[in-house]
Amino acid sequence: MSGRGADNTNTSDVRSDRIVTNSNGQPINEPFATQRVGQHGPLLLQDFNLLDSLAHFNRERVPERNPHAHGSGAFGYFEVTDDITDVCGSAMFDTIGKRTRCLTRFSTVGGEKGSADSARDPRGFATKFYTEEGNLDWVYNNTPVFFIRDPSKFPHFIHTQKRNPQTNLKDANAAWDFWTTPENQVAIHQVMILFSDRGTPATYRNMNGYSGHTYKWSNKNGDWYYVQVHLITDQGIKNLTNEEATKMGGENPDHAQQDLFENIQSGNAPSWTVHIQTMTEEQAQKLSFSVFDLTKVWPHKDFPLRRVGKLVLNENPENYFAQIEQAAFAPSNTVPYQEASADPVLQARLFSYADAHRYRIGPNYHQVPVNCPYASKFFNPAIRDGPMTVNGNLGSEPNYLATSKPYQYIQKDKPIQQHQEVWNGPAVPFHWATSPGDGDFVQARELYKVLGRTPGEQQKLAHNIAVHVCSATKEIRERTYALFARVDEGLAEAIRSESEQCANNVAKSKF
Ligand code: HEM
Repeated sequence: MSGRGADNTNTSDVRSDRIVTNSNGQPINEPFATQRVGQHGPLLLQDFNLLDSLAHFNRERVPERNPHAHGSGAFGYFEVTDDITDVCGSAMFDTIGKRTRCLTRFSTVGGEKGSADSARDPRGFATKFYTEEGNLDWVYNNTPVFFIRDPSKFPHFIHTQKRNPQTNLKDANAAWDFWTTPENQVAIHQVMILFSDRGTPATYRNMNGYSGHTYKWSNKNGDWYYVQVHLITDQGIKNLTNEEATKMGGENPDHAQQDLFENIQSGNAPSWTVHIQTMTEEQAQKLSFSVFDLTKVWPHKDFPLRRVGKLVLNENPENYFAQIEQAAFAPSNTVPYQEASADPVLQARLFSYADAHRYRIGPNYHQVPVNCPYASKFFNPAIRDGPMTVNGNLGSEPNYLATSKPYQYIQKDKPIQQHQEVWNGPAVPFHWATSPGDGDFVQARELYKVLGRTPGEQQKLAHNIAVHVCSATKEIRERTYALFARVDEGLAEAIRSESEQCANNVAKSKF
């Protein structure tokens, strides 16, 4: 087999006779013999096979992702179960029963590549669809909201989840200093989810995926809708308690990788039922919050879930590095009839990911087989050259578009939507801080009530926060109790009582 295809490999230069060669294709007679002066003398610089092996070893790693460094992935398919062509004209939805090949990578956010699967963290849920209209990436999380709604906060926030620049330790002060700073309290809804047991999912199979952002989808008549996507696990939600997660992190830090791989290997393919919520422009204008506010969910009673299809992961990667580490997901990878909304965090992400890939993998990252749009193919004579060009570089094709050669532009035959959002206003610096009043706490309070429907969940939330914040300073602990008092006084008291006791124990154990 050679070339690129649905198996996401490129094996065109691999020998099938298994004769071992150096990187240059020259057969190696004795791989463990080194050229040296006499049997025990110094090595010779002319020993290319040794240098080849050592030098390549030094270059085996690509930089890990910052963030979402640690992850697991698998291939599968998306199958349409319900007709949504009134909402979205993308080819992947055009026929009931149609299947599109996919790759999903699950991840944690703050930890390094070798960190534990059981960390308290949101989980990434990124899916690449190899569609006939180009590759589409849904780069989602397992939570329906996020910590920020202003993208300029992102590097600051992620730094608080990573290591202290001096101690090189994870830093509860940084995390809670950030979240309790008044203008960052927009994070409260996501912080509540993170510190409930949903912050430690039992496995990747036992959690949902959410677009979080509002997207804009349109049908072939040119009508468009705001859309949120939900991937609901068919395995049921299952979480670990704080203590179970801590124990798992010590005993089997790779438990979620193992669970995913072994279930797929034994034929127990996990699946998710994909739903959408839709909203019209008129409905959005009547919302009590901005439709572009990533810290808010759309109430299901007003915007019910509508089933679309199923995502099934039934095929393990053949090679982790080639197919998962080199996988490059980007919200900017989209297809006709699915576009980004004006959500500023999403807009920033449209830049950020492809830029990260150019750094992490190289400017021709889209030529790496797992990232190739093999189902639609690529043709753009002006996107040429650059490091590691391996796709033939379009041969003698002129490297500009002009009139002497015929080109096809199929997009021009599709109707351009006439009805669009209209934006106008002066170019002004706008800092989208906490809403005046209490708007950012409404959904957090509702979530607290929802937790109350299951015995023990509110207590576990208080406990999970207390054992985390108790290693912060007294001043930051007080700020944290005040933050949660805005959600519920009883919650704040429960956190205070356990956290102060824990802080005393920590202080005593130091002497
Ligand atoms: C301004 C906000 C954000 C910025 C600048 C940002 C940036 C990044 C960057 C640079 C990466 C690493 C990409 C790579 O090296 O391959 C990444 C990974 C990721 N991000 Fe974001 N991110 C933001 C918000 C979000 C949000 C809101 C979500 C979910 C709704 C999200 C989901 C993910 C996922 C799932 C990955 C891992 C993708 C993979 O598996 O390769 N991010 N992000």
